[in-house]
Amino acid sequence: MRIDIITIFPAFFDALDISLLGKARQTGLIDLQVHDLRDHTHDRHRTVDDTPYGGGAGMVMKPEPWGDALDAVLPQATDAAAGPAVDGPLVIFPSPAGVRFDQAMARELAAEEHLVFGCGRYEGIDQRVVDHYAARTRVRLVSLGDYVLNGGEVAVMAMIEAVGRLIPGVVGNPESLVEESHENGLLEYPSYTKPASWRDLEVPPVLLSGNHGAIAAWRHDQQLERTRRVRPDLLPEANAENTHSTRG
Ligand SMILES: Nc1nc2cc(Br)ccc2s1
Repeated sequence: MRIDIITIFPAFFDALDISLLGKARQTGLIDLQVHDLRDHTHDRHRTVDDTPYGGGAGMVMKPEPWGDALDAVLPQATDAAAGPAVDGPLVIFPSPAGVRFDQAMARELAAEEHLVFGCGRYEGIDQRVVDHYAARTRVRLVSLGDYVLNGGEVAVMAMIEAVGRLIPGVVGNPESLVEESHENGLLEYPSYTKPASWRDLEVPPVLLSGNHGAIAAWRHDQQLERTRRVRPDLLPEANAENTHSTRG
């Protein structure tokens, strides 16, 4: 998979040189490039923002640098008249106004060949950037949750971690991806390791029994109990009436 990130804070993504994603980059599993938006400015002050039309507080990111930066990472933009290319890269702008990111979307994105992430700052990016590229390729505004960050970088880091670990070969033991929170729609069961007794707290005896059927049943019951208690909205019965897709 190829990933391009456009940001005014490229150093933010130095953390992607370490751990599993760093190894995936070194082995070529992921071709990840970080681009400084300011490299696509042409004034002495490398200006990327300006005051909003219509007034209001804060600044808006100018369209010209974004146009130059996105043109540099996307193949020749097809003619808008041809409509958005369905097989080209997927351009993602993190936004509080976006479709909610979840494990299902992470799986969907992990199947893409080329992702381009545009990190907004200030009050956001001039809307014409989204409109221009939405007429030429697939563009998606994605939110991590109902809260506002100072920019898209944290959201992009989280999405790249959630997506990157699903790419075959990135995580050593793919089995470890199966029984996790949200993989089967439920929260994960509690985990324990040695010692069997710690500060007078014991490991549940069933986990020491060697009875794999009983262990599997206990773990599923724990998933259901935890999901009912913490995230009842995830339970199948909570979504039974929701037969239409909620994806934007
Ligand atoms: N939850 C989110 N907040 C923000 C703020 C900015 Br500014 C850019 C992207 C995002 S995603």
